[in-house]
Amino acid sequence: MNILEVNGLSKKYANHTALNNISLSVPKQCIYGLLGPNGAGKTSLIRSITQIITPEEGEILFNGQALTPADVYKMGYLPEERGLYKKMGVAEQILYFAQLKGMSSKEAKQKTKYWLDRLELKPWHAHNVEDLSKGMQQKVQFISTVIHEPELLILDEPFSGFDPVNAQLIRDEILRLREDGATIILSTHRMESVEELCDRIALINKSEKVIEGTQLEIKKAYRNNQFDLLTTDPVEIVTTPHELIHPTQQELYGYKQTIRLKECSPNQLLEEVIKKTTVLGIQENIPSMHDIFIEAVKKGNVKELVNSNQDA
Ligand SMILES: Nc1ncnc2c1ncn2[C@@H]1O[C@H](COP(=O)(O)OP(=O)(O)OP(=O)(O)O)[C@@H](O)[C@H]1O
Repeated sequence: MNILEVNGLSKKYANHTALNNISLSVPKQCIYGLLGPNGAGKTSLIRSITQIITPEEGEILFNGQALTPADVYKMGYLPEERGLYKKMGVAEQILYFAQLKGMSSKEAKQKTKYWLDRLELKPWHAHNVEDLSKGMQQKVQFISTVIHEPELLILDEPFSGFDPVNAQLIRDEILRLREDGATIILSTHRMESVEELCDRIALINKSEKVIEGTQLEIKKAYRNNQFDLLTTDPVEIVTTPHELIHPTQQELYGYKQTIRLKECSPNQLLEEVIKKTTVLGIQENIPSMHDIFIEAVKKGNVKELVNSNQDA
């Protein structure tokens, strides 16, 4: 079941097309990575989903029904440009946002207490937001986004401003929120977070969706037959058709070279190499999401994905 379906969405600002016929489906309880270079249209898409802007064309379905204003209460949006009232107290501010999202005063107070404790902000509850460090302010904003237990969370660069320890804390909270049933749309330029967290990914480039799939589907499509070969002695590959990507380098335990095999299997490579030396290891170099992003966006190399259910 998809919590969100976007069909043929288009949005223009004056003469600029920010979204061009975008369609995507976000399954319930997944972490869905929304990626794209600056200016690709991600924020415009998020603002359409959260009904801040109205697209000219297309439809958005939430839990299978056309989006209504009331659905905003079931969403939590952490915008990239944070918006806290600096002169307001920490707890007071969280309570305010919670009640704005429809929580009763009693429930909002309980949850505020719970979250302040959970994110180690309890000693700061009576302080004004302006007294807090940037990271602590980010935590307040995060709590304000999740306090009403939204079905759909949209987090734009949720790790920005956090030190590694607090980034880990937020990462764990995101995973826990998914465990508890929430669906998360995560927009970030941090590819390591994408690799670590996202079940599905959509890549938007120049206002269009260019790739959508699971990490496995995307990585399978971008596999390029590259292997690291580790041997006890330097070895020149002669008969196996290949391209040398990184020439032989001495490593701690042997000699490593990176090659791309041309229309042959690693077995063929091994047959040649074991006649010459001892193989210590061979490992496929699966492209990282960072590499795939660069390949698709900079080089325009967009590959057809194969659904992993059909090709396990
Ligand atoms: N209110 C607006 N008026 C005019 N143009 C706009 C407006 N909002 C966005 N745009 C333009 O639409 C395009 C898409 O912008 P958008 O903010 O959706 O991109 P983005 O993918 O979120 O980028 P970033 O990663 O930099 O946040 C950009 O070229 C931007 O300049």
